[in-house]
Amino acid sequence: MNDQAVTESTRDYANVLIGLDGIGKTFGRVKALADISFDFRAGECVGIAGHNGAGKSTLMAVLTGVFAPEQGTITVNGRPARQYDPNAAREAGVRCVFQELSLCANLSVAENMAVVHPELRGGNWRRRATRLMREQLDAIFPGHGIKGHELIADLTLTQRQMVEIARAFTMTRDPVKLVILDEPTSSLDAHTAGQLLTYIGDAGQRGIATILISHMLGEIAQTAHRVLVMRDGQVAAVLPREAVTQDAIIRAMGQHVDVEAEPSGETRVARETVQGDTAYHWTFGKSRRVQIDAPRGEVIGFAGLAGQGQSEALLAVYEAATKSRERIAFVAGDRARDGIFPLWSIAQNLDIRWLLGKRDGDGPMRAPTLTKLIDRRASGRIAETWRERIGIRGAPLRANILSLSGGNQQKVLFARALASDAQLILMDDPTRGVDIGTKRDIYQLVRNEAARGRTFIWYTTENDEFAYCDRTYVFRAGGITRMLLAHECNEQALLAASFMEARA
Ligand SMILES: Nc1ncnc2c1ncn2[C@@H]1O[C@H](COP(=O)(O)OP(=O)(O)OP(=O)(O)O)[C@@H](O)[C@H]1O
Repeated sequence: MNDQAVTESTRDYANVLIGLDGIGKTFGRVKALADISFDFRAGECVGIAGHNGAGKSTLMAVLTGVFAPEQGTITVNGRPARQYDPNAAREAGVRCVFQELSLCANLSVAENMAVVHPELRGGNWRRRATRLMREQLDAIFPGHGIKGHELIADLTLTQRQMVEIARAFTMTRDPVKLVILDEPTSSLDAHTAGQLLTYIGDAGQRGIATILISHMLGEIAQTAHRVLVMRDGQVAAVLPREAVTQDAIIRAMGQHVDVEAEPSGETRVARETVQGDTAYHWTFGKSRRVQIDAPRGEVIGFAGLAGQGQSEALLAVYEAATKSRERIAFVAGDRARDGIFPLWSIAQNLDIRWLLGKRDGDGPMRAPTLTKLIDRRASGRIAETWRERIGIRGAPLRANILSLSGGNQQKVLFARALASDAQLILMDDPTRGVDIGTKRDIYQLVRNEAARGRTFIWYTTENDEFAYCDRTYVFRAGGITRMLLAHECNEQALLAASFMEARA
């Protein structure tokens, strides 16, 4: 299909809330956006897809008035905006759920509501804020389990994502006309993500437009009325509803991914029993309910609905393995809080493990000395090798880590673990925000490294990823309901085990 023809045929100026015409934005020498024209219409869900660094978040920062574009015009309800800043965006009814969540960790859920909704002042504001938040959470995520007085810092990443989404949709005196959702399901399990997608449809019926940015292309194909595909800061295609398939999106993104190329568990030899000295065994939790066997050289999945004890189990494995002096690396799930060093460069973020000193073969860790704290040349070589290998793009290695797009930051964390000498690698949703092409490369890397004897423990909220695991433990309420071997691990079995009672 001719992409340009698709773009023209779908141009319709009725009900246009926000119009973009020829928008351009640069960061130094990086052209983040070039000549972007697009109309966002009332009640419509627009999916936005594109490789990591394609310019999606930058475009959203323009729509929310955070970045002023250097070229182009923005129209609101058909009229060119003279000064389109965050206030103008708020008055136009634009709300945003950011990829790096924007909640204040040291405030409660209700207090975070009051921060963005100025009318929540005066007597009883706390009670009103709590009520509004709970009503909105009930509407989007029935059974969410959030009370409203909790500190954000005490919530799981999934719960924080739910609060941020509910806050953006909450009706106050400020209008809600266009809600931008930047990777809103990256920490939600399939069940909770489904609740959100249903709600997006309902909101559309009430005239609320949404923008769904996601690397989970199935979600976009299922939900969006039109899909804007971006490539290198430009519009690569605008696909109307009838042309939206995962394949069409991937083709427009310019990525070469065989969507059917998922491995079949049946091709791997399933090992029912685990041999003593070749395996890790861990037992922990209340009444020692969590028992995990991880043969060396295997990829072990942690599955189940989000927040059922998987992250806690990863931490317990980390503690146990550290005590027994295993060489271990951890890819943190909450990138902004636990993963990156925001004041450091990309290279420093990647080679931080060198600060811990190096091992001689299997011997003890050599303590770093003041004079030889870091072997700069060697660490530079490693950073360069991994930048190439995993495709970290967008800025030179010496640039600050925050100048990378979210997905590229995630690749740095992954490279940090793989570049280390760790034999046991724990991963808390490591492909959050990573584009589909890079994901496939990462899956291949994990399988290759496992074949070389490394063991991976992999918690993910994406059920597709268990196809790459040798055995998968399904969690429910802090315990394990089932262990599925590769050939038994399919969507149906995962779903059934996710809702089973955990073994006492
Ligand atoms: N604050 C910044 N300083 C310098 N460069 C930046 C900054 N923010 C973004 N960029 C660059 O602009 C380009 C577009 O980044 P953007 O975050 O918009 O991509 P994205 O499509 O949202 O990617 P992802 O899918 O990884 O989130 C990238 O090359 C990125 O490195």
